[in-house]
Order: sequence, then C-alpha cells, then structure tokens
Amino acid sequence: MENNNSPTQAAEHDQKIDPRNYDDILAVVASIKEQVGEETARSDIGIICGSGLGPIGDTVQEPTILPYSKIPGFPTTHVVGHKGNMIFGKLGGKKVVCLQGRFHPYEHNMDLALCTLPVRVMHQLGIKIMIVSNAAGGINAVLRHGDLMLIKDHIFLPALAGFSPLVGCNDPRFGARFVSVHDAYDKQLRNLAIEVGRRSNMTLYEGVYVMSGGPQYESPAEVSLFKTVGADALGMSTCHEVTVARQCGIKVLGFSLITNIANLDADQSVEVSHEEVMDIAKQAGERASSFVSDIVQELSL
Ligand SMILES: O=P(O)(O)O[C@H]1O[C@H](CO)[C@@H](O)[C@H]1O
Ligand SMILES: Nc1nc2[nH]cnc2c(=O)[nH]1
Repeated sequence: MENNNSPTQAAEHDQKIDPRNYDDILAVVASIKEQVGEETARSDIGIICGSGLGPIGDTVQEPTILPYSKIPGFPTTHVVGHKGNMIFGKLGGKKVVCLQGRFHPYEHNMDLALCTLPVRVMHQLGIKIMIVSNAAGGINAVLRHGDLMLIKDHIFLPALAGFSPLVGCNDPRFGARFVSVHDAYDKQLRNLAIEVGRRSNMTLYEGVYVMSGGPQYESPAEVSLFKTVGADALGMSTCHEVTVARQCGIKVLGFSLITNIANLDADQSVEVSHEEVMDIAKQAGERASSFVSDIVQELSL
C-alpha cells in the first residue's frame, strides 16, 4: 500500500519552515529551483490531482519528478491515492507543475496554512492558472458515479467556522487581508472547459462543491442539510487551496469526479468507502486526464 503513514516516509531535510512566513516560502522555492533547475521549475499552470486522479500527473511530458520528501516544509501525504510528487514538465505544449497528492486539513490537525503551502509555492514558481480536481460525493440527483462536475462555486464550511488558511497575521506580500471570492472559479475558464467537453461529447455538469472537515463521510441528515443550502457535490478538500490561489491572483478551474452518491435517507443508506472512491476514480482516470490535457492545450496565458 502506498503512503501509509510509515516512518520511512519522513522528510529528508531538516529545514524548519513556517507556512505562514513569506520568506520561508521563498526558501522552499529556492530549494526546489536548486534541485530541479530554475528553468524546469518555472511553470505557467499548476494542477492539483484529487484522490485517485494521480494519472493526470502521469501524462505530463518530459517529467521531472520531485518527491515531497525532498521539499522543505512539505509534510507527507497519508491518504491512499495521493502519491506525494511534484511533477514539472509539459502538457498540451504548456509548462505545468502537477501536484500528485494534496494535503487535507483532517490529516494535519486542521492546519490550513500548512495544507496550502503548495499553492503559495506554485505561485512563486510563476503559475497564473490552477486546475484543481477532487473526488466527491454526488448530492444533486442528476449526478451518477463517474460523472464530472465543473465547480461553479463553493461552500467552504471549515472557513465559515474559523478554519481558513488566511486566519492569522497577513504579510501584505501574500495579497489582500480580505479576499473576495465572488468569482473564485473563473467564468472564462469554465466556458472553455464546457466547450472542450462539448467537442468530445462529454457530459459535464456544473455545480456547487461543499467542503466538510471530514475525515468521516457525512450522515444522511448532514447531506440533506448541504442539499438544502444549495450544494451539488461534497468532499474534504479544494476550497482552502482555491482561497489561497485567489489571494495570490491565480485564476482557478475546478472539477469534481463523482465517485459515490451521498446518502440522503437514513432508511435507505449505503456504506461509503475510500475503496469505492478510488475504484471509480481509477475507472475515470484516463478520461479526466485527457480532459485536463485538452483544456490546457487551449489555454491562452
Ligand atoms: O478531495 P480529494 O483529495 O480528491 O479526496 C476526497 O476523497 C477522500 C475521501 O474518500 C477525501 O480526502 C476527499 O476529500
Ligand atoms: N466529504 C466527502 N468526501 C468525499 N470524497 C469522495 N466522496 C466523498 C463524500 O461522499 N463525502
């Protein structure tokens, strides 16, 4: 089993990094540049792979792979289906950096600043656009296993309860103290994705993603609550990354792969498991990868 929280996966560096400190972020970036070379590190597009969506990273051409264990300040990824690699290379003719593995707040004691360190690092590496993917439970009745849903907006539940990556002192070099997320998921990028999907006859939904803290899956009553407030799909990631990206001025395109149907009725509920999530993600991996690659090909920077 990969990424099983084994002590052998401890970081290979001993540099102490505070993810809330701007100069420390620059130190992380300097280390990455030193290891892969300045030109390789410079990237235009960042991609974050969701649970089981690592195959997107495997399609990067001319890859230079830097394991997280070699990046100062990066914790290990504990969740199965998140390999823990930063991959530099080309996709659709563009320079990309792909994160094969993300940091979920539930893995890291709800330290959202730590979990968004990779986004701040990618910003310093030059990305202007971030494509973020996740595995999610479908709430909207139209959604089926394996469907792709473009994220139009989100409900960042932990942040509403005070768990935002922007809590704490704000170094103005990071961006605004008060970040507007009125347009978190860029409309032009969404339109492009819809057009790309249409051309390849892909059924693509658009909806609202809600992030819960996890790691337990939701009870039927909780799913009903989310449905009532307008959520279409739910997961335990993404919103923290998108919030930081917006603070940095990065444009975002996000999509959810529907890996399970969230339970709405306690009398007819079925067990949800990460194995099911991984299974469906595996089946959809190729489709999701070619979708991302087609979009990247058409992006103008
Ligand atoms: O959001 P990603 O990383 O795709 O993973 C999703 O899948 C896991 C649960 O199966 C949770 O971590 C949830 O957030
Ligand atoms: N919170 C949550 N995360 C998920 N990730 C994949 N499926 C689900 C789900 O049903 N709920």
